[in-house]
Amino acid sequence: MWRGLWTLTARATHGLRRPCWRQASGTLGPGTGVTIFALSSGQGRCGVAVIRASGPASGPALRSLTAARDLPPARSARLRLLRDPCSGEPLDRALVLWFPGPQSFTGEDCAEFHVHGGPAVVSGVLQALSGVPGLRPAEAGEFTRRAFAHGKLSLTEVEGLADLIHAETEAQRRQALRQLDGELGRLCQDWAETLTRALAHVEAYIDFGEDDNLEEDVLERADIAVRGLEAALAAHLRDARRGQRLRSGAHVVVAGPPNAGKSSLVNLLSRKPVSIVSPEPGTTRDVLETPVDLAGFPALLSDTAGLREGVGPVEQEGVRRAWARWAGPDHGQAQTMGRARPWAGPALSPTFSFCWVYFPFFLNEKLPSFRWEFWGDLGTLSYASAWARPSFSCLATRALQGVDPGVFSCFLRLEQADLVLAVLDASDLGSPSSRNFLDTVVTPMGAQSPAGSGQRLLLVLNKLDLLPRQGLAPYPDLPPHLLLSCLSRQGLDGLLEALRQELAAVCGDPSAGPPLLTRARHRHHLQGCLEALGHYKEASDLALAAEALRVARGHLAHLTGGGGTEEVLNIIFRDFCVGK
Ligand SMILES: Nc1nc2c(c(=O)[nH]1)N(C=O)[C@@H](CNc1ccc(C(=O)N[C@@H](CCC(=O)O)C(=O)O)cc1)CN2
Ligand SMILES: Nc1nc2c(ncn2[C@@H]2O[C@H](COP(=O)(O)OP(=O)(O)OP(=O)(O)O)[C@@H](O)[C@H]2O)c(=O)[nH]1
Repeated sequence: MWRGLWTLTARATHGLRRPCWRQASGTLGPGTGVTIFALSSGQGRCGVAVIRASGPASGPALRSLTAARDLPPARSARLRLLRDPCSGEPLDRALVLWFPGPQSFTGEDCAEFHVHGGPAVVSGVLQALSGVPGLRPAEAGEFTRRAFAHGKLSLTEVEGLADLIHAETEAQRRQALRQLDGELGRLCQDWAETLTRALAHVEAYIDFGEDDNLEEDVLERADIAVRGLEAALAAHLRDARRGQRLRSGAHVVVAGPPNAGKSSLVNLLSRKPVSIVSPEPGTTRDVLETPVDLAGFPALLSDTAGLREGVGPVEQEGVRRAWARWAGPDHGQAQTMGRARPWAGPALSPTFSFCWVYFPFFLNEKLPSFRWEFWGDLGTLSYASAWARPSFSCLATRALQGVDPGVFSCFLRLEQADLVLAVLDASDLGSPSSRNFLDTVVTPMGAQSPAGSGQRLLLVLNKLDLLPRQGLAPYPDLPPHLLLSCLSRQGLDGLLEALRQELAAVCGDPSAGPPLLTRARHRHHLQGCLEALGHYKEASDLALAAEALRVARGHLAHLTGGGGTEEVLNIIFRDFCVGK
């Protein structure tokens, strides 16, 4: 066995351990000795409220408020009378808990006061705590930040915790809990260890290549490890952004000709009157969006303007010309207008690192449209689209003069949709507007392989109640569809089940399979790692190869928070509330 391998492994491992407090960051190190406190349960009147303190003065604060010399036994609830230490005024009979560090949520000494939830009790206890020397109110996310600083949570676990607090649907909760459980972090840790071993082998060869005792195949072993890792990373990146979609909600767009019942369907699915329902065709002039829980999956439901018959050659030509003026034949104009900023290397700006990429293309031969994306804000806006940027949307709309903004927005939404709910009036399939919609949207989309664009389509024939007894008249080339009546709710269960299946395909099953990437930040670092592995393979000498492996490992370390910059942390912790 080659004698230097262990030393080198140790050298290569340096910096990979779980993060314990990084002195360089400076602001929140345990060394500062400040003790924080906050109400950790929600604001407002409630049965029981939990007030937490973390830091070296937690013990003295607990003693002071319970007027006791001794602390309660560790991690065991005790009923105590709380008094204001200054005035001696009784405040509450409360349960108190003592968590001596490092065995606590933050890793520091922690105290908890489980008090009656009346506002006067809560404010009395908070007031009393603020009078204890060494204590100050906590900032948003500061408890979690301290847990991270003490290595209790990795960055991906912190993100999981943030997502858990914000989870609104069952599927989101499952995904967040898995991430909080550390699955993604552990996977990255395994990958980082593989890289460390490969690096150790390459470094061994650099240092002792001539040494007879060095095993011959060290470089080959490094190559095999890198190839395996490449395959694993590529497989994770090929997730069709399912984890990100589940976190932020799938885009479900309801589209169809005027008066088909789109607004009625949106109201039915969102169980609230979001859209105006009216017998007048063309009521919905722009896009209305509402977040909904569709069969346990989060979705952003958009009601779009009806695609009128008028979206014929004239309007299409208007869109085509405007687009040509705006983007230029080679899209160069848009670039110089500063709207397209190609990805500029790995440096992430603290507030907004994004790129807009847009590709003018045609939904089919007739309907112009374009797509853009930005990956931003280190994952907090993981995959946002144009309509999150009103100024841009507005610019684009204005640039496309002569085009009905409602129709334009509808095209945009169709392009952005993960799932299109195409609605037609079952009793009016022969009308020109129905026919036009079938020809321009449904048929081209239905013809795409589901794997092709990633977009899915459900065709809903509404107003089932208006059909004659014998049902739908035979209709040429009608794609697979569901029958529904928004009025009588007949067919609603079938539609919900179909939606559940479609959304499960779009978002994936959060309980099964490997942990999904839930933020653009994860994707960015995995892509960076993969790129560095490519450089390893192309490296002209061993020193460059070793450097590429170090860069690759750096990306994985960043993913779990090792070597994270203060800006990254600020953005992630911004999602937390005070007391968490
Ligand atoms: N009352 C209360 N409820 C709460 C919390 C809390 O801080 N207080 N939590 C706050 O988010 C969550 C639970 N999370 C926690 C995570 C770790 C530890 C803790 O004491 N960890 C120690 C010991 C672990 C063990 O006993 O196995 C450690 O990690 O060393 C406590 C709570 C939700 N419910
Ligand atoms: N009989 C019957 N009428 C329906 C049904 N669903 C919707 N309607 C009626 O159809 C009309 C149009 O409904 P909307 O939901 O406003 O249709 P829309 O597609 O959003 O219309 P625009 O906004 O104009 O594009 C209204 O009078 C609804 O009450 C249904 O299942 N059966």
